[in-house]
Amino acid sequence: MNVSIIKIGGNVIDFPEKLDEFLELFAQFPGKKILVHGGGVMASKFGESMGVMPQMIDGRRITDKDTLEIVTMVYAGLINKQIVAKLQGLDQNALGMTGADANLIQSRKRPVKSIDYGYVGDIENVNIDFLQNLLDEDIVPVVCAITHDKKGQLLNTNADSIASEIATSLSKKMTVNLYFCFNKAGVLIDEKNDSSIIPLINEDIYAELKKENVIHSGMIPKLDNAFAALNKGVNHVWIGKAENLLFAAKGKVSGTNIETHKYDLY
Ligand SMILES: Nc1ncnc2c1ncn2[C@@H]1O[C@H](COP(=O)(O)OP(=O)(O)O)[C@@H](O)[C@H]1O
Ligand SMILES: CC(=O)N[C@@H](CCC(=O)OP(=O)(O)O)C(=O)O
Repeated sequence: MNVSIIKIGGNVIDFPEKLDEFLELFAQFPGKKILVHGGGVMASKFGESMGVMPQMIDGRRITDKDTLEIVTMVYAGLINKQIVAKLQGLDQNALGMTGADANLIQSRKRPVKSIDYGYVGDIENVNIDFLQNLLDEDIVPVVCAITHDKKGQLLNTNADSIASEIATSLSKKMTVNLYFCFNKAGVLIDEKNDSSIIPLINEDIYAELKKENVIHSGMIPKLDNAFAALNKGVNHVWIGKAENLLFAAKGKVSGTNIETHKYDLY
């Protein structure tokens, strides 16, 4: 079996027209598929409106008790259910879930080292049998960025990590392609210039560009997760603009392809 894991980020979700356009492309995407969504932008806005200021370190949110309540309401509630309803409107039999539902994603509260991330979960297990059953039934799983520790505690987990761990876990049983869709054309040399795409990136180039601060903030978890997935058996990983998703599916040049072998950038 082949399956595509498609992740959509908060900068697209936050614009209703862009989200609708993306969901139409997602609906046309061929084959078995799973949608993983973030929603960080909306969570930050909701938090701010309630006097809870967002705090991010390297693209990951410090999650205190109040923040956990906000992200749960925003990711598992509003965004997840809106996406499911829209997909149902596009004849996709979508089923929205957190990691707690059907014990889909079990995680462990991140241990405190130099930084205390609070209620942030690092993924320990994905219920791939359940996902496979859903895929067999032609259901389209829609997974948000909330996981649980199987002791009654919800945890906030970066959506890029969720997509990568689902992809990695399923790759033990099937061929998996992973697509990170966001609001820019790919990994860029100049973040403000969509035509400065790096078409191929490996870990050496990533390390160099991170050191030079060309790659920073939310692109760090995306690339960490992209390399982790490839190194653990995922067939192909792509990062690019949401509107280019179908080009990527057809193998046409667009966005950034992730690879593990070495080559020179210059
Ligand atoms: N080299 C880079 N190329 C593209 N984006 C970058 C780069 N370095 C940092 N970024 C930032 O990373 C962001 C993507 O991360 P994030 O906001 O977490 O994505 P998502 O929309 O998927 O949630 C971009 O919007 C951009 O601001
Ligand atoms: C721990 C952590 O950072 N969780 C993320 C989960 C949402 C997310 O990843 O959203 P985007 O894909 O829109 O960035 C957060 O709360 O921002």
